[in-house]
Amino acid sequence: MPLTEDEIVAALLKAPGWRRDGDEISRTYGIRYHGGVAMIVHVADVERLISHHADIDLRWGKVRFAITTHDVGNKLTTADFDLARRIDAIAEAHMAEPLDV
Ligand SMILES: C[C@H](O)[C@H](O)[C@H]1CNC2=NC(N)=NC(=O)C2=N1
Repeated sequence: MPLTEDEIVAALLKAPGWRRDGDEISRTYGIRYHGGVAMIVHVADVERLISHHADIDLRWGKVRFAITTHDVGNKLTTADFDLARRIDAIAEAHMAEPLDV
């Protein structure tokens, strides 16, 4: 079920650091390239457990995670914000640095 606009606004308040662009949320972390690879593997393990997957963009020195729910026509759902919270925890464990972008 897609979230309503009010529900999205409330969910964003509980996901500081995540930016919203329409029906997608994203966050970029600074991390060395190989550390980014390790972090992505860790995120992918969790994604497999919860059946929800981010679009991941690894660059030199940074990695960006973008999340939306494809199954409901690329809209934001609670699953997106749940994954965002899990990615934040993994990022912290990998000492990735949240970036303002
Ligand atoms: C069957 C399976 O749960 C789905 O296809 C999942 C897999 N991962 C997914 N990830 C995301 N981000 N959106 C989805 O709609 C989605 N669907």
